[in-house]
Amino acid sequence: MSEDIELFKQAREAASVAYVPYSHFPVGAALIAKNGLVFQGCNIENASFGLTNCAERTAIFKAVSSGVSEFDMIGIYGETDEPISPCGACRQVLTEFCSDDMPVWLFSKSGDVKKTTVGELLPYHFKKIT
Ligand SMILES: O=c1ccn([C@H]2C[C@H](O)[C@@H](CO)O2)c(=O)[nH]1
Ligand SMILES: [Zn+2]
Repeated sequence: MSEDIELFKQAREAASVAYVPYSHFPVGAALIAKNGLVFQGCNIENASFGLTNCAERTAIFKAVSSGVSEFDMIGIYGETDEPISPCGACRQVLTEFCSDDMPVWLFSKSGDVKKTTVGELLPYHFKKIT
């Protein structure tokens, strides 16, 4: 099976446990670590809407809090007609842990694919102060 089909399935599976009583818009992310582990994330909403955590950040935070912070790629699935596109907050969080050339695969519900990179999604981004 090609890598993007496997990634699509893992991201779609992640969306199946999304907690979305307010938007009814499930999103899933599958983050592939350099060590081969897969971290799946879903969006988790809250009655106080601004506290919602997107699928992408859930996946990253699961990985980092498991001691894994080096990644090869991420796939993001949304129940959309066009491939989903991550929000600004998630783009900034991705730049913290992923190289600018890391592939980001965006999937629609029918499996349409767009392949981009972390750097393309957020050019000239804020970097850690050194
Ligand atoms: O890339 C995205 C875009 C949106 N959402 C979530 C946030 C909220 O729960 C719902 C509607 O915005 O989708 C994500 O998880 N990832
Ligand atoms: Zn987001």
